[in-house]
Amino acid sequence: MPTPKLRFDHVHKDFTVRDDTRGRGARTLFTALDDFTLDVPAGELLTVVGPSGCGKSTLLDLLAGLTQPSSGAILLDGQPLTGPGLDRGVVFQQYALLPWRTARANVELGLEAKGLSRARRSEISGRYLDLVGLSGFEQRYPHELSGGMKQRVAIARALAFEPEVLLMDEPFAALDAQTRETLQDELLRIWRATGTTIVFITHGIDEALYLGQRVAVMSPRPGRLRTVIDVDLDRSRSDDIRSDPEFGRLRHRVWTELHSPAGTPDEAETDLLPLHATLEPARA
Ligand SMILES: Nc1ncnc2c1ncn2[C@@H]1O[C@H](COP(=O)(O)OP(=O)(O)OP(=O)(O)O)[C@@H](O)[C@H]1O
Repeated sequence: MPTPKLRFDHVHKDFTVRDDTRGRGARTLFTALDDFTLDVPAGELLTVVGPSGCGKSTLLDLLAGLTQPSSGAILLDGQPLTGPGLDRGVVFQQYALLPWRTARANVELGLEAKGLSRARRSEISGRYLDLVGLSGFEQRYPHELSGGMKQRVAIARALAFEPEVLLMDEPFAALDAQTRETLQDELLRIWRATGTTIVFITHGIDEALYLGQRVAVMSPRPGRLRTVIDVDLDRSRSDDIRSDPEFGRLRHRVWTELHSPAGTPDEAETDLLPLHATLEPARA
């Protein structure tokens, strides 16, 4: 078995939160992510779907290296992640473009960090702006671009420094339906052209199935990986794959997984642990 591009190895994440029900100033541990274990092979487009608060963004923050797991580890090419790095590109729901920089200058941000020459930066930014369909808009500032165009710039920026893994946190959620569908197709085209490993987080079942080779379905409180569904659809068809009966069957399967009870009552109660229960474990 080749080493997976990404390995989530029993990843667990707790946050310390206020809990006034236990008295003024009391603190409690809240489990946002519990025992998340999954391998992502190189070149896969994995989508992660789950209800609000199930830990999707927490998972992505961990992947981006913005936070560390409370226990367990995330491995990239077999090496534990210890912080942010240029081996991962991130696209968030909000475009996070620098308003005083043109589209081109925004795309060149990561390339400057890499220390590339001006000519090389210009060549690469031009290529990726072209890839996302923004040739001719290089000199526009973010306020002169539509929402869909801004998100294209954000995708071009993340791709331009050729990360090994692209992390996308509901990148199309703020867009209108038509722009969203266009960008979904663009993303599939770019993914096929670049072979980048992509982890794409979404609320939408259809989006998860349309984009993903596999769909990881999460359940909330505490956030857990419920199941992983293979999406085995004939993508060479010219008509809309969403009208395929198999797509409908998979949609129903994901829906059922999302709507079934989160676990046994005992499990449901463990999402809020008193802080002392973890920090001061009972002596044997
Ligand atoms: N810094 C933090 N401190 C305390 N609790 C947090 C923190 N970040 C996230 N949480 C909690 O962890 C849980 C998971 O949050 P997260 O943002 O990962 O969910 P999500 O699945 O991305 O939700 P949504 O789909 O609504 O964006 C939530 O209950 C949230 O309140």
